[in-house]
Amino acid sequence: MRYSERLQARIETTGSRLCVGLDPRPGADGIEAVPDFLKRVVDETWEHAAAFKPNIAYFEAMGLRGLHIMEDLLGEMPKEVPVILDAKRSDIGETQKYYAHSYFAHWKVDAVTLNPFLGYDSIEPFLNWEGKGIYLLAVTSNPGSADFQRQTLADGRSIFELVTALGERAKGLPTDVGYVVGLTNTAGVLPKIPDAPLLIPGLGAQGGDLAELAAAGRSAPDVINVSRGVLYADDGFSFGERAKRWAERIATSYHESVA
Ligand SMILES: O=c1ccn([C@@H]2O[C@H](COP(=O)(O)O)[C@@H](O)[C@H]2O)c(=O)[nH]1
Repeated sequence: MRYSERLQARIETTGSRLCVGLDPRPGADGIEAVPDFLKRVVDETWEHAAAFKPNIAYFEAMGLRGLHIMEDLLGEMPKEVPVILDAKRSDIGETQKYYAHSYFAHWKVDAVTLNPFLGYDSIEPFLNWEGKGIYLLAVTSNPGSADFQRQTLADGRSIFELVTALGERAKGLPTDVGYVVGLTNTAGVLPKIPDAPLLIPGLGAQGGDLAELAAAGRSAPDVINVSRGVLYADDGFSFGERAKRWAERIATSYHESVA
């Protein structure tokens, strides 16, 4: 089964397009409290999750112990829920081969985010993996997406359209190619994005608005990420209740219903 088919099936089973972001910030209890914290988050939220997205930065920040925590977490994830590793890697093709091996063969994640700045040969080592997916950064959720990504070329195209053109070149290969589009920067962007799977961060702490996305009428298995809004909101709700509420909020804006 292709990655996009698996993700679509998960969205249909749960009625949820919520991607739960796993970005642990060790608190007063220190690094040794992180594994239990993440286990509780996963146990309480998985029913409401279309996908999980650990961001490798938060694990690397804890040193070697953090990588062990991530490895254990990945080994214990519910098999029903696709895992997108947010790594945003970019390097020459020879080195990317090793990143692809690390993420897909060793850690066995379903999909990974990549920075496309080094061009097609830098994503090629990721394209021949049956059942896997990559998300290329197209329009990120930060204000700096205006510096390059949303600049316009002399021929009228935006820079992010060069990214989607890169992804389109990979059509028909075993790996599915999708794009990262920040919910905070969708204005004028969505009509120019192909109907490939989108990973959409920016809901919750970053203040993104779902209206434009929902109105775009897309049919791809798009997922909307919430990290702090599930893990660290100061609202008296449990992780599971927060995930359920975000999933329902997304479904309501799409006029879908949560299972
Ligand atoms: O454009 C991007 C790409 C990735 N991210 C990542 O998503 C989460 C967002 O966390 P919140 O706490 O929900 O704001 C985080 O891992 C980012 O590094 C993004 O925000 N924007």
